[in-house]
Amino acid sequence: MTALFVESGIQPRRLQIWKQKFEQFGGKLEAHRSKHVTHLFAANCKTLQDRIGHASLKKKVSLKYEWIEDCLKAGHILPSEKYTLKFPSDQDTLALEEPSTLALGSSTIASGSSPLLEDHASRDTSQSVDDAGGSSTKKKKRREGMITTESDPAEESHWMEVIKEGAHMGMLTAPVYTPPDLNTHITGPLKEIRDIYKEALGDDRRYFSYYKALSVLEKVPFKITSVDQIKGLPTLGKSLLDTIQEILTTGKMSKLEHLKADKKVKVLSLFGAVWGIGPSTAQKLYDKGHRSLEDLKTDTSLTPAQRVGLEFHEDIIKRIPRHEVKEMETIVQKAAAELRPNISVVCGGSYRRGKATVGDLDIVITHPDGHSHTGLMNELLAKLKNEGFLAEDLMHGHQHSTEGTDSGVDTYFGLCKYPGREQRHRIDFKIYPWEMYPFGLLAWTGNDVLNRRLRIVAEAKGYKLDDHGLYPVVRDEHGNRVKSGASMPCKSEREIFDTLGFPWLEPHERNL
Ligand SMILES: Nc1ccn([C@H]2C[C@H](O)[C@@H](COP(=O)(O)OP(=O)(O)OP(=O)(O)O)O2)c(=O)n1
Ligand SMILES: [Mn+2]
Repeated sequence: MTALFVESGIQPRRLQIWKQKFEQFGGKLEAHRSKHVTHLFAANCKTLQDRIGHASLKKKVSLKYEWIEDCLKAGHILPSEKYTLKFPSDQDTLALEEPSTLALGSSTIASGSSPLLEDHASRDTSQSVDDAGGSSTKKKKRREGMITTESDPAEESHWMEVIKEGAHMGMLTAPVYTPPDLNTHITGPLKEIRDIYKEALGDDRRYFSYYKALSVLEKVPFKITSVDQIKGLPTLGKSLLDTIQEILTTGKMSKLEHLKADKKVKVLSLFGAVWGIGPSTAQKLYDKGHRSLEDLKTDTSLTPAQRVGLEFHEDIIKRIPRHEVKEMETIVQKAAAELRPNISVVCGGSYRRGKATVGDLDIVITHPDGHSHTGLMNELLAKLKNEGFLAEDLMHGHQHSTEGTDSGVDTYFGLCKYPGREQRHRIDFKIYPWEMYPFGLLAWTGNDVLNRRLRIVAEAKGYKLDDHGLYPVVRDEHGNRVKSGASMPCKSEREIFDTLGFPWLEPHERNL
């Protein structure tokens, strides 16, 4: 997107922020009208028309600044139709007078335009201020009712280019375009089949091809009604386009229907959903003749953790309301603080991202003094078991010790109980040394899509990112990328984003 910002009627400081964010997000700014400019931003129709002239507006997309503001709030790029500035020739004259709600009072505007773009003298400042004063909700309502949300072919092809580019660049222009999924009629069945290949059948090749196709399809910003609209997009091969054609014409996906009707697939999906049972174990159990979860309970080959996963399967697949998670976080915080004053205990995962219900508790722990975290795990587990909060163990170990040495990160997976209830919930503890903590917190807050995107960005910049750190990478004698030396020192999540040159996202903006 190459944009020209019409500055009249906008507070300079605000404008400065939008400009900065716009460029950070991969947009280009032009100071003057030119053929490169694809988008115009303005407070309202009047300021836009005064600055640009009606004739030059034709081929450009004209948007209200609110679009930028709302994108920043949402944490990703939103469809822009709702923010289009329309002119009397496009619709009735009523809308012309409607000012942007972002236009500000006269005192702030008097300070003039940005020093960076001196050409943009605000000669119509007073006019737009008057407009702002006359804002009317009624008008706004009527206006919104008139805006068409139908997709326009030019807009479609524009976004095709954007999506192609994003895929081509390994999505470096993050955050990429992620509008609400308008194509659930297509992505729904594709997700189902993707999950069957992953969890039940363990077919990584097929899983991955659906996974990649979905990441593209979810970004298509218009409702797909014909495969012609999406031909040529990356990762969509012939057979996938045929499948989409079938969904569009019949409303069904026969391949999925067959898989779902297949008794064996049903059983494998059922087994694969149990904690600790992956596709290969599911297959083994099936081959032994097991067909139900009841059957599995009699099997002596299950590990103790799988047995626990099975016993409490119904409990742990239930989602947990946010307020209960908060209370349970407090229980852990109190226990940990009694063992180590000043300890930091944070519930990460979907809870930290602000979700109303969460699948499990992902507790991330550290101590700011740099050493008091050591030896804490066993003491904390004992205390919480004693209090009746922790119930069963699933796994305890130094899971992330990749170099064969003790990395200093201690991990525990288990089940816990909300006070006064027998129902079990999944809980994880990860205790990090202070210097690794920002990386651990970032990784366990997620979501997984963001983690993947950050890793891709890190890779492109010659690093390897994981929950331990951000490591410079070199090639070994076989040409493999290996970590070299110490992690880049980052004292906060924000410093990690900065080091990667990735626009900062608050936790609630990380639901990508
Ligand atoms: N394959 C995975 C699994 C997890 N994670 C990271 C991102 C997740 O957000 C975080 C926690 O994992 P969860 O499976 O607990 O996922 P969420 O907490 O996001 O969701 P839920 O509400 O289902 O627990 O760990 C990841 O990057 N890749
Ligand atoms: Mn979680």
